[in-house]
Amino acid sequence: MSDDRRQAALDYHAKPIPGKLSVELTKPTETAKHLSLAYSPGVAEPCREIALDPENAYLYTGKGNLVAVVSDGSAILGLGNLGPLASKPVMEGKGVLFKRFAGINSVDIEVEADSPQAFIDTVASIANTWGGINLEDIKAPECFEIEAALKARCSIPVFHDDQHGTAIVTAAGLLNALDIAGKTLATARIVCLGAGSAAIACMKLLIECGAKAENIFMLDRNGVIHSGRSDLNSYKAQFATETPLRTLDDAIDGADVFVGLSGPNLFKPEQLAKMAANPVVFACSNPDPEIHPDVARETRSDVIMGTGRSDYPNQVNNVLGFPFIFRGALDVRASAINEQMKIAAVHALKDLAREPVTQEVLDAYDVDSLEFGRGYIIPTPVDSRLLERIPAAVAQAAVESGVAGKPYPSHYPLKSVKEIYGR
Ligand SMILES: O=C([O-])CC(=O)C(=O)O
Ligand SMILES: [Mg+2]
Repeated sequence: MSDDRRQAALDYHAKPIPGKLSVELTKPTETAKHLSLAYSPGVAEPCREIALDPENAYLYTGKGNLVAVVSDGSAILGLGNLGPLASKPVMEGKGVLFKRFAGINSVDIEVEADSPQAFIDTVASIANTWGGINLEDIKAPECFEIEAALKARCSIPVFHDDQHGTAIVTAAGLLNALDIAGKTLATARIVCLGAGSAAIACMKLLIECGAKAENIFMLDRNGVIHSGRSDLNSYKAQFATETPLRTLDDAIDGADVFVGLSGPNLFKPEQLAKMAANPVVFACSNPDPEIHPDVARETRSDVIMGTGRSDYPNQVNNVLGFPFIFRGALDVRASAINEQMKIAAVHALKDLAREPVTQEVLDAYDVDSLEFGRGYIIPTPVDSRLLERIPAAVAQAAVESGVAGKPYPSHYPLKSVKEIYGR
């Protein structure tokens, strides 16, 4: 990053108030009467009601619109294990996106835990007072055990964003990109660089959406994950293929798709040059992609390129997922975010990209036109129709799959976050 942009990013976080989030009051507090309602003695009444029936927490507290963003800072973006405190800007950032795009209140919780079990116990012991738990930037393989244990112990949605949010957005973008390339997921040869949480969840979801396991080549630091390796944990072993290919150079030859969920600059122009016609390249490492989009386009004019960043076209980033998915899950009081809900989100996202973009989006990106095609395969985060479509699709799937505690909301589809604040 240039010095100017680095300083601008630091200033943005520091001024005029440190951090990016604040807490707002939703009730009047001007008079003694107000205070006697908000606090003692009035506050005792909702306490008694909740003690009688826990469901009353949804009526008298913010629980139903409140998500905890929880991390141990062990895999912050593509920066690595910088610890809980250094993860706070990202976790506050997720809170900004929850609020801005889906009207959801959130608080970031950074946990110092000596073991996955300590992390699980900490989160499980506070979970019940939240509407949902968004796990963020927790390294693999621990994240899998953590998510599974918390799902089993909690009756609210627990969602590891880096796995499922990223997977949903990648699947939607890839279905569209392959369509534009004149190819299909069922026959595409896919190379996935990275074998962490996002990579494993993405490839699993792609298989659910129609990709063939034998066409997927996943690589970790030691190269292609193949059946002859004895150093694989059980999560990676699911992707071991019977193949003589060993390196990225080998695997990329003739590949249709490159999905990067690894680290900066790990995909070389010479490797891109070896891909099949109309290659799809999602270089999703944040903040620095596996290959810079300018370099990719100089190398191949036929490339269909996405990154995780807001400053290049085709942002394949979980921002398009988690705010809207939680919105739908919270509004039907879902007990979980299941596969049906994830697939419904994939299709809602994919289909929205095929509709004409609105003036609001053109203005936000300062462009005259944006049409479904190589430079626009996935909606932009500022598209207010995301709030209309994704929560509706997710809520419907929750109802149909039996995890909803409430019927499909009568106030849906949502038109703007203002409706949510005012509800
Ligand atoms: O925060 C982002 O931009 C996407 C994300 O979850 C990550 O890279 O870990
Ligand atoms: Mg993340």
